[in-house]
Amino acid sequence: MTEPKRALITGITGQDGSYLSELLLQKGYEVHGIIRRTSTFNTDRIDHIYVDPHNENAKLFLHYGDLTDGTTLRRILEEVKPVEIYNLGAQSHVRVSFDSPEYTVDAVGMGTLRLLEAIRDYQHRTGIEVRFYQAGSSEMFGKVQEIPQKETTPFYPRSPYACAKVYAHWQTVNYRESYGLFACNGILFNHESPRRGETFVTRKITRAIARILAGQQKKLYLGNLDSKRDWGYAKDYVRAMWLMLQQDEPEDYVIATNETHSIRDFLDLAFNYVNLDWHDFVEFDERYLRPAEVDLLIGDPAKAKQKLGWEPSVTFAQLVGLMVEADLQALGVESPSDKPILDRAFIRQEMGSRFD
Ligand SMILES: C[C@H]1O[C@H](OP(=O)(O)OP(=O)(O)OC[C@H]2O[C@@H](n3cnc4c(=O)[nH]c(N)nc43)[C@H](O)[C@@H]2O)[C@@H](O)[C@@H](O)C1=O
Repeated sequence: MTEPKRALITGITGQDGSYLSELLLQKGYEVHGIIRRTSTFNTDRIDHIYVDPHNENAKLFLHYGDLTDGTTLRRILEEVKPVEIYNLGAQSHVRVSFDSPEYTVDAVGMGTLRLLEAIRDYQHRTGIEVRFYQAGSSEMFGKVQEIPQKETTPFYPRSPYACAKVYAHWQTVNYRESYGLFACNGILFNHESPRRGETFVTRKITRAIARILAGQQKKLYLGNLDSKRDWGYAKDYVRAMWLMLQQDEPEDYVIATNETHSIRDFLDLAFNYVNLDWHDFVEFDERYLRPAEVDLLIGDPAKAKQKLGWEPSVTFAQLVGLMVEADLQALGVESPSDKPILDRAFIRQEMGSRFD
């Protein structure tokens, strides 16, 4: 029997890490993830796929480490001997990056460099070819230079997070060009799901709707409602990450839906889905404003479509419906929705995977 391929994921406990782990396990990989030690459990997104490592069927293994700790990264590489590495770990909240810029840049920018350096030495010493995926972000485009944004659009980052992602992007390109590393940058536009962190705007809205209907919340405080984002479904996006590492040549790709919507559009659709009017609940709070905003993001995924055969499978309306339904179900609230616009069969199918 041939050995399974081994993949290593930083950020495995996050939204994307959990979906990517599921995908790789389905494909027969042995999956290793780096987790940070915290005082409370932080593995709820992967608990359903975790099997005790003493069990001979275990295929998912977790290792304590941190992108700010280069020694441990090296040690984990030696131990795991992965052939694919997905760097998804980050302090990924843009607003928070203004409050904690040094930490954000250390984890996102220097963290990527530490990992690349560890890979370079590991590959040189062992002769094992490693394929590296770097989680780039549409935030790197920042202030609008071109619409829609594509691989060749110049970056104009507008936050400490985005500056660090630009640094990590170019380091990844440099390791590809300097050392021949098989390294790809995925420039992913916003991607959401029921597993999205509760403080990102989409999940904040859908969670608030469920709490309002459950009688646990009266108001929803938000910042700028005018910015526009190209929102896709996270499960589609992790498929693109994997595809990038299966190509003959390492390249960079924009992953997006090529549709953009404002926060107001999201509010309209989400509240309307449960027959509520968001104007009755939403209040402004300046604490959610950013010192510099990214006004408009819309990505052109033509290259990914052509070279990877990748396309998004989920519409904006389906995504909103799925997220509202999942939050309602988490609180045990019966869905009041009667909206034919949303594909109920799709929602049922997706909720079965984790939200049964
Ligand atoms: C691709 C990219 O995607 C994400 O970054 P983001 O676009 O900043 O995501 P978000 O959901 O925090 O904000 C979206 C928009 O919504 C506005 N907004 C209004 N009111 C609130 C509010 O109350 N909270 C939040 N969070 N945003 C608000 C906010 O000002 C912004 O214009 C991360 O995954 C990042 O890691 C990443 O790489």
